[in-house]
Amino acid sequence: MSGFKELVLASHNAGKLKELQAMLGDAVRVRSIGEFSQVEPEETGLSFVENAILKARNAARISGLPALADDSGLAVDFLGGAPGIYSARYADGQGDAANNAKLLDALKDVPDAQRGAQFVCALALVRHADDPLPILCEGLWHGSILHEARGEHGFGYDPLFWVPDSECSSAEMPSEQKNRLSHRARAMALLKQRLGLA
Ligand SMILES: O=P(O)(O)OP(=O)(O)OP(=O)(O)OC[C@H]1O[C@@H](n2cnc3c(O)ncnc32)[C@H](O)[C@@H]1O
Ligand SMILES: [Mg+2]
Repeated sequence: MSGFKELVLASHNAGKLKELQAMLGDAVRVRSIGEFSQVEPEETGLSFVENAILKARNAARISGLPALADDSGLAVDFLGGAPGIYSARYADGQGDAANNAKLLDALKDVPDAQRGAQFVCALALVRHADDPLPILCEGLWHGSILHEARGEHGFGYDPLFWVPDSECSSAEMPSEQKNRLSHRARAMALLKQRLGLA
């Protein structure tokens, strides 16, 4: 990426890492935060952007490299935007399957017209741990929540996320398609533009 020979990706989520790496391509040599630490920082922010900055600073501090972090989640209209920034912790840290089961239960009797939702992604890039001007880009992906899981690709809430334009769930898409359309893809496209790579 322009000006960066090497970059650390500040995520401990294997699904995210795979997508971010595919989107970055050969633009920059990418290292994973797992090479430096297994300890995940506490996500104390009240917004996606705050948490992305916090994770990027932490990774830059630990690695001594420029760092790119992704804070993302699912905002469900009927639930007033929940689970939102708490998406990973929705079922108290019991993982993706428990998160999905809890979401289906919360929307049990909710009709299709009220099942709108969006995936949200905030990317933060810091040049060093104390960077006073992080580069921030966001992306949204609109869809709705299915009544049962569909598809095996992706991760997290993908099996429950219906993409109307594609007429399939985001877990039914091949990764190349998700990586063109998703909230993360949109945020990454903005980041590349911002860095003069698009
Ligand atoms: O913080 P890091 O280490 O990056 O990993 P994480 O999994 O904890 O990531 P977040 O804190 O940003 O929480 C994101 C949550 O939203 C879900 N999520 C985000 N993007 C998604 C996507 O593209 N498909 C499905 N679920 C997604 C994901 O499964 C998590 O539960
Ligand atoms: Mg997290």
